[in-house]
Amino acid sequence: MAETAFAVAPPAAVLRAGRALVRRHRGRLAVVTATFLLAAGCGLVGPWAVGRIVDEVSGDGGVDAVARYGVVMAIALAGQAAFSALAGLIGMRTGERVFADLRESFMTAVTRLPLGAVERAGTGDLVTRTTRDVGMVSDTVRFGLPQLLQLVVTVVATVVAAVLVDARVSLAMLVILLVGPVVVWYLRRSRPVWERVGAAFSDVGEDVSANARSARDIDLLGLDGVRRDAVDSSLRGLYRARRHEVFLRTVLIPSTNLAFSVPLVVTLLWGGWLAERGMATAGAVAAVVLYNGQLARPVEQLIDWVDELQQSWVSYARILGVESDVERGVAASEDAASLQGALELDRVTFAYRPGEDVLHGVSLATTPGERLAVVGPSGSGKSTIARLMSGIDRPRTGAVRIGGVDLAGFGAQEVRRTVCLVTQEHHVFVGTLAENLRLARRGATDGELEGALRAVGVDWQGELDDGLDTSVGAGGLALTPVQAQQVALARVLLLDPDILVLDEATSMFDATSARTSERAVSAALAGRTVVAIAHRLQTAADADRVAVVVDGRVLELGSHDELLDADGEYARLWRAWQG
Ligand SMILES: Nc1ncnc2c1ncn2[C@@H]1O[C@H](COP(=O)(O)OP(=O)(O)OP(=O)(O)O)[C@@H](O)[C@H]1O
Repeated sequence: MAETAFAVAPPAAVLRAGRALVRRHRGRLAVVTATFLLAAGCGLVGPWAVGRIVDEVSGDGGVDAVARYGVVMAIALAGQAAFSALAGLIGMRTGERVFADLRESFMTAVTRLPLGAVERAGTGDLVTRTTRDVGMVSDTVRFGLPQLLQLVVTVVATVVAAVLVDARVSLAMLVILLVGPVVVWYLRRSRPVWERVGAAFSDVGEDVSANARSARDIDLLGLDGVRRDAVDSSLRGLYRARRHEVFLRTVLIPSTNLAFSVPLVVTLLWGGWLAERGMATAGAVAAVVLYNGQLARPVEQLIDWVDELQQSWVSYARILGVESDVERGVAASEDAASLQGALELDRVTFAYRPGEDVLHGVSLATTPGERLAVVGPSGSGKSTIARLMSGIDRPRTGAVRIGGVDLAGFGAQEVRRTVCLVTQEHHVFVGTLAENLRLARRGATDGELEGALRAVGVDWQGELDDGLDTSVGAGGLALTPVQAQQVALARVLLLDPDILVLDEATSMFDATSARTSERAVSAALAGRTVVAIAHRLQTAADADRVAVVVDGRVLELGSHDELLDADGEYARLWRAWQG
């Protein structure tokens, strides 16, 4: 499993979350349990009545006892059917509610995940957790929870009924406990195996999604063999984990099967021995034997569900692990409203890999409303600075502040309300052009949408058949990369953030339209701070100040003219650019 995969919550955290979930729904769970109890109670009348019939018939009771107890049994059976159906219904509804609660908090967490964490863990891991793990927990909560309640209630009530009929005969039922060590043996070993299975599924998911993402490169570079080997290798990992799982089950299943037939035989022998010595009636033995028979199916199902619970436990731990990544990102969230003012990097260091700093004590402060350009050679750390400024990554040491407040105390969501990062990667969502734009401002009028498009230089909108209502994205009109970048920029104008960080946001534009668009965006965001990672030095010339970054350090800082006068790195870059 990748070192950077999402966390898996420790057992104590899973227990805590599970207990909180049960506490939140305790009222409903109590009603379900009570209804199952009534159903189980009705189900216990049958063996008791058979026992009574045996005793009455073998004693001096008449045959009319059969009819009397027959009626009692019929009423009890009808009661059992009615209560079971009712309990099943309430149980399913409760399961759905518990699952909805769980899914909601998970989906909230997923949308709040720090982007850096998603990038490091890979989308495959996240997709596996969102689909397979959520599905696993869903089945357990929706179907397993009501059934588990029913089974536990049935088993307990059956044992109690048998003991009430004849405690001595019921002693033979203790033989079923022989299955205990096998179940404990299984449970001890199966959780790590389920964890391995979950991680192996994530690895397969990651490899498959990487192949889908990079299909073009794989094809162009003829890497299909290498990538197939990678998928084969992760599938082999999954196969090994599942083989281990199958081995554990081959021990558990025959042992549990044996454990159900043995107590039945032992009860018969033990009960017969007691009856022969007048220490139990034949009716009591018959009732306890029948209770024993009734116990086999629920106990078997219970063991099945315990196994399922084990798998769900692991899946739940993986789901909670994603939530803990969000909590780690958010730390102690402060009031986001206080995020206003100058953006400042203070002696910031950052490493993508431990021990390999790519920023070495960068200090850089903007003033509100300033346009700051960051220039430098490829790989010098400009994009990394943009990611730190927008709170995607956190500095290793040093601080990123807005208006003097450290961003470390805020989640990505809060930071996003103040700082917006636009890169060269844009996504066009399936929907209309208007819907794509309204993602940024829900209530924007058509006039505002058109204004934003005009400001970023869109002149193609009039050619669309349905104007703003034209369907774009997969299955609709395919926007060119330039058009997609323009839509992304228009979205930013509608978002109207206090601080805008542009990292190659106009990389697809030609030099003239890039300059026009950047100026239009700056004009539209007058009074806002704009930090532009500039690959075209023309952008730098238009900025209020320019920071020159080389090898992860700010080498020069000043206005375009000042830096040209200083005749340093910037002047050299500028001359090269002009040339
Ligand atoms: N995800 C990553 N994992 C590991 N190293 C990275 C990652 N992203 C960037 N780096 C490294 O960090 C250093 C700074 O990269 P960065 O992308 O910030 O530079 P840049 O100045 O924006 O480059 P460019 O102009 O080519 O976009 C480079 O050495 C790069 O190889």
